[in-house]
Amino acid sequence: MDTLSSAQRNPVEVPDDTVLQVTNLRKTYGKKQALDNVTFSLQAGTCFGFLGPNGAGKSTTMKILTGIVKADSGEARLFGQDMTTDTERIARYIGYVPQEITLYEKLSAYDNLVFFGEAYGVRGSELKRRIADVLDKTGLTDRAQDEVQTFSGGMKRRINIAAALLHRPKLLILDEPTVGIDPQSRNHIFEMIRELNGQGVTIIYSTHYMEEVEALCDQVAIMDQGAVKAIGPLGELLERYGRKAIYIEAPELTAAPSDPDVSRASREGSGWILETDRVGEVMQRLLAAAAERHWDVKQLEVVRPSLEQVFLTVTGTALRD
Ligand SMILES: Nc1ncnc2c1ncn2[C@@H]1O[C@H](COP(=O)(O)OP(=O)(O)OP(=O)(O)O)[C@@H](O)[C@H]1O
Repeated sequence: MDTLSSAQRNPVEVPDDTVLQVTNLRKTYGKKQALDNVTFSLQAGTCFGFLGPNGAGKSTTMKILTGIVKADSGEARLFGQDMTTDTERIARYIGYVPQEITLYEKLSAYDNLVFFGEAYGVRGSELKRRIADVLDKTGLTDRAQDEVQTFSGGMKRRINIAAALLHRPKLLILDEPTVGIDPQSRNHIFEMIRELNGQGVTIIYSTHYMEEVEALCDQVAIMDQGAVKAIGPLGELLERYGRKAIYIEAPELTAAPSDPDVSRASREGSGWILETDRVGEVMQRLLAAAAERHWDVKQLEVVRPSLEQVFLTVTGTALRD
């Protein structure tokens, strides 16, 4: 008779490739509504950018997902399991990197990793192998025996991320991991995230830096005042909410060139931004006009939609630090 392996006897229940389903999460602190019906779902292997200004509700959402904060109502399911009641069972699938550094300053980086690894039940030679692996990923192997209190903020952050990886989570949640760190650490963190995501780890990456979302994420949620204002693949959001426009600069253009398909013209630098849904046609007419009227065109280009404009469109305000 065939014997069943442990994995066959205790399969992880994965209904489809939905890793996380969050439905109608609400949370108030006193009179402050921190979350108002937050709903989203994540497919396996997504790198999900959680974008919003300070106070938008990103940390509260993440803390609910990790069981640190309890929602007033709503539901979160990881691999189909209720995250609010099965907290301990769920914990082994999640790696959480909070905004605050949670390391022992007087212990070495290595001993910190031993502590966190053992807390997740990893031990012995397996733990040693995994520590060597995460140290290599963070680029801090040669500092392993140094006390954490001698590290820069960026190095501490990298060790903090390493600590969240020792139990090999399937979902990694990072809460603003690059705030106030040096560019070298930021690059290391980006490389780590890309590598983990490439290995199939689903990532939730919270930030208020648009360019980080553009560089790392394939899915984006824009959060403001406790609500998800827009959500979807990055390209789709840019297409749907981003401004389509042409920039033209020529000394002869003291006023914006008129065109029936330009919905709005505005001065930018020494040129003009012409907003239009018909970029191709307007561009052709501008080229023809420039040739006919002998404009000395310094610059003529299509303006790429940016996440900044998407944010402005969906929230009505610019995203500031
Ligand atoms: N423990 C708490 N007690 C009272 N109010 C809180 C608490 N935690 C968060 N809030 C409030 O809830 C709202 C959402 O905060 P949250 O920290 O989730 O936002 P965030 O998007 O993560 O912002 P940040 O980038 O500053 O971390 C804010 O108005 C915040 O002041």
